[in-house]
Amino acid sequence: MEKSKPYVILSAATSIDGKIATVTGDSKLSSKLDGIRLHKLRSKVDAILVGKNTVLLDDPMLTVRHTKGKNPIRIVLDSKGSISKNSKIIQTSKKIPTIVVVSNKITKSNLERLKKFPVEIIIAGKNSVDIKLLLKKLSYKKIKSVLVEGGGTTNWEFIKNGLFDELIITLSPFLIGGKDAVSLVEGDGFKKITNSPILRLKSTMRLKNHLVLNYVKV
Ligand SMILES: NC(=O)C1=CN([C@@H]2O[C@H](COP(=O)(O)OP(=O)(O)OC[C@H]3O[C@@H](n4cnc5c(N)ncnc54)[C@H](O)[C@@H]3O)[C@@H](O)[C@H]2O)C=CC1
Ligand SMILES: Nc1nc(O)c(N)c(N[C@@H]2O[C@H](COP(=O)(O)O)[C@@H](O)[C@H]2O)n1
Repeated sequence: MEKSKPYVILSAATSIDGKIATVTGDSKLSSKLDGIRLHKLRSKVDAILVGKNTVLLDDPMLTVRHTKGKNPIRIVLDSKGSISKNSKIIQTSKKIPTIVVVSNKITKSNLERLKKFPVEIIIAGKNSVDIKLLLKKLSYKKIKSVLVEGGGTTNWEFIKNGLFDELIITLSPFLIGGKDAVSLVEGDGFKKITNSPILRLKSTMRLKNHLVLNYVKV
């Protein structure tokens, strides 16, 4: 029987004070060694998923480059379908399978614009992307594992409904501060600690001054 959702790993590099980017959007927190570890992980999953702001601010490739291995399918949450044609993801989507996930809120003109790009479009949700429904749709497509690479708003959407299985954080030796700098988890947050998912520390790995923490959801 098909599982109702793929195995979901949340992954990010944070500063010691829990930020994933500065207030100006600088997010280069990982080290070269950590990059190699991350790319090995990327090569083992079926898909990598990010939110629209991460595409806008980082213009990422989301490919496997620092090790040998296959590129996963790239998935972008983009309710209104506003991803730029000039983004690296769209520019390389002929060669690397890419899915843009929109909601029913998308305008006809934005949908028509998206259809011209070599991407698959999935519609899931009324106003913003319904993560539970999306995971179900990805399961139907035989996507068995998804690496969620942020940002903070996207992380919250997975965390608030317990829709993840594992969390891998690279604690980087920086202190960023700033109330408007992006945190690992954005959104409304939980009102009580008891509402938080409970995590078990599965392993730790020191990479010079970076510390990779691997938690599983209990
Ligand atoms: N250090 C790290 O490991 C990483 C850092 N970043 C940083 O995070 C920042 C971006 O984070 P955020 O602003 O929080 O945005 P985000 O990257 O999580 O994107 C959020 C946007 O995605 C779209 N979206 C549609 N449906 C959604 C849904 N159901 N859930 C969530 N998003 C949905 C919406 O337009 C929403 O505003 C950037 O500065 C980036 O550099 C991003 C990834 C990893
Ligand atoms: N693990 C990790 N460490 C960092 O320091 C990061 N900034 C990120 N960010 C994620 O990786 C994306 C960049 O991917 P490419 O190198 O362009 O393939 C970035 O957009 C975030 O999703 N992750």
